Amino acid sequence: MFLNSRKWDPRGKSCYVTGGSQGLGLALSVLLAKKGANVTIVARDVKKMEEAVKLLEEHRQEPSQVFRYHSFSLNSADGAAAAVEAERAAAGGPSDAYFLCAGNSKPLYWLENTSEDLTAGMDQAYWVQAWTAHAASKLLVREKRTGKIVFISSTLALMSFVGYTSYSPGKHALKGLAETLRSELLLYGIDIHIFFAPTMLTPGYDEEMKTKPYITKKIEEDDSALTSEQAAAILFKGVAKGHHHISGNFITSLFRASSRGSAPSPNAFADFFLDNIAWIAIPIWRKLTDRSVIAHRDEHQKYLESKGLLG
Ligand SMILES: NC(=O)C1=CN([C@@H]2O[C@H](COP(=O)(O)OP(=O)(O)OC[C@H]3O[C@@H](n4cnc5c(N)ncnc54)[C@H](OP(=O)(O)O)[C@@H]3O)[C@@H](O)[C@H]2O)C=CC1
Ligand SMILES: CCCCCCCCCCCCCCCC(=O)[C@@H](N)CO
Repeated sequence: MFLNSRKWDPRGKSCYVTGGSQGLGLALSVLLAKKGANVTIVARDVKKMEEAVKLLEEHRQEPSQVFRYHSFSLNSADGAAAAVEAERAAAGGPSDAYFLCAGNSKPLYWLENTSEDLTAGMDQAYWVQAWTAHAASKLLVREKRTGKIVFISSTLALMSFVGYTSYSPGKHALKGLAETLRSELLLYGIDIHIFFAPTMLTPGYDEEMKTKPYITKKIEEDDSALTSEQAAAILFKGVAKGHHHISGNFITSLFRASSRGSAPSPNAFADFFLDNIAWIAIPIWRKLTDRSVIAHRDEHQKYLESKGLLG
């Protein structure tokens, strides 16, 4: 609270945005460009990044701003380190802020997941961000620079329900990593933020809807979805204010306020009230949700049969 009394301004700063070619990462890149930052996008598909950089050009504020991209697969230690190094070489030093938006999810029933689905789930929820955080921290410390690392987690790091076995554990793990790093990287003056995103209407969301179990879709109907632009604005505001935990909507704030662990609160007074509301509302929600899951048993049994999962 006292360490961050001044707002962070990205003007003239270098921002590294993983997953910046679409969805939340692209909306955030545009927002940073509009605020006068240099923006580097990192993802795999070059075509999408070329389009993204063209879009950033449309929002250029200063002739000196630099927009570029690097194509790397970030879910391995080597890929993430090579990407951070490619940007260091291009910029002549580390970035000022690393926004880790890359990731996706493939919701399925627990029994439907192959072992590959489950390991890919951890790679695409956790490692795809953790490896960049590791490489970026090492670079910042080596170059004696301070900076920011911003993780993109999910409401599903604070609660979970049927369908998210391959994804929710990795997003929970990011919360643990962020909380540990918030403490440890005080040693180097590196700030850590984590955004708990609610449902966001993005290309990734359209993709996950293809495998999402019916009951999971039903439960999620109560969430208030954000556009990528709305989510990027909320994320940016939280980072600018120096908040460690940033929640995307009211529902997420209820779960955040009631499970904050040793993390600093963005607003301790508001959290007192949110925690009280959560104490009453969450058990009611859970009872109703458990009831719909149980009511879905017969239909689910037929689904398992149709998939040949009953032998
Ligand atoms: N949409 C939602 O409802 C929610 C999303 N989230 C999280 O928010 C973040 C952004 O989500 P969203 O905008 O929907 O995602 P999208 O799927 O729309 O975009 C994902 C971006 O990440 C890149 N990416 C994915 N995997 C890798 C990889 N292994 N290496 C390099 N780049 C990769 C993609 O590009 P390319 O494929 O070309 O590499 C793309 O730029 C994700 O971490 C997601 O888990 C959290 C809560 C809700
Ligand atoms: C009082 C309590 C009321 C609670 C109502 C809860 C309603 C459900 C919340 C669903 C949240 C899921 C958001 C994240 C989705 C996500 O991360 C995926 N789309 C993966 O990309």
